[in-house]
Amino acid sequence: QQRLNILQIDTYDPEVTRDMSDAIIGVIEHGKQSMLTKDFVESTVTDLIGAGQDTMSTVMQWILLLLVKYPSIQTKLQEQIDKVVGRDRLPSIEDKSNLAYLDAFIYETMRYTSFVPVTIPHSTTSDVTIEGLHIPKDTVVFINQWSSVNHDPQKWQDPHIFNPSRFLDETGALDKDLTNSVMIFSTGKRRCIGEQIAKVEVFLFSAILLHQCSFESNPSQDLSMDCSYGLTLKPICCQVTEEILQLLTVMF
Ligand code: HEM
Repeated sequence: QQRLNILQIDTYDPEVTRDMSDAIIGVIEHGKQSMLTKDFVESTVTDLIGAGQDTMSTVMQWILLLLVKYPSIQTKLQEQIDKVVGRDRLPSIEDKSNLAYLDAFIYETMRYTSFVPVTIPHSTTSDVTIEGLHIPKDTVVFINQWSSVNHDPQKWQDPHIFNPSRFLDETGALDKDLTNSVMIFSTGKRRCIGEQIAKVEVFLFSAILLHQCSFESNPSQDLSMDCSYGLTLKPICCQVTEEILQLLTVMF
C-alpha cells in the first residue's frame, strides 16, 4: 500500500559490478599504497557481493515480517519518520541521529531474529587461553550468536520478546552500550568487513520503505516466525507481492 510516490523506480543497472571493479582498479593504479593487485579484483568484488547480498536481503525480509506482525510499531515508526523527514523529500542518512526508534527497531530485529545464528568457523593457529578456557592449536571455533549472545537471559530481559524500546533510555535516546551488545556481524579479526555499510543500507532501506509504503498481512496467511535453516535463517511464511518484489529488486 503506497503512502506517497516520491520514489522513482529506475531500471536495475547491470554495470554495477563493472563500476566496483573499476573503482578498485583506480585505487590500485592511483592510490598511495595497496596490498591488492589486479589479479584479485574480480574475486574481491565477487566476495563483497556474495557476502553482502544474501545477508542484506534476509535482514530486509525479517524487517518486513516484523513490521506486519507488529502494526502498532509500524505506525509509531511512520509517525516519527513523518515528523522528522516530512512528506516533501525522502529520508537520508543525515536523519539517522533523529530517528532513534528506527535504529532501536533495527537492532532489535537483528537481536531477536539472530538471522546469522552461528558465525563462519575458523581455526586457532596456536594454543590459546581465554578467560581461563584453554583452546588447543588447530581447533575449529565458531560463535553461537543466537543463544550465547543475543538470547542470553543473563544479558537480556525477556530475550524471547520482540521489544525495540529495550534499546532506548528514559530520554528516548539510543543506549549505545546495549546496541553494542548485539552480535550479528561476528567479532575479532575476521568479523564482517561490511558492517558499517550494512548498517547504513538497512537504515536507509527501512526508512524509505516506511516513508513510502504501509505493510499489512494477508489475513489468510499465517504470520509465524518459522524459518528455514542455512548460513542465514530466513522466514518461510511470507509471500511478497509483485510490487514489493519490484521495489526490493530496485533497491538491491
Ligand atoms: C546485515 C548484513 C550482514 C550481516 C549480518 C553480516 C554478517 C557477517 C558475518 C557473521 C560474517 C562472518 C564473520 C566471521 O567469519 O566470523 C561476515 C563476513 C563477511 N562479510 Fe558480512 N554481513 C552483512 C553484510 C555484509 C555486506 C553488505 C558486505 C559487503 C559489502 C559484507 C561483507 C563481508 C565479507 C567480505 C566477509 C568476510 C570477511 C573475512 O572473511 O575476513 N557483509 N559477515
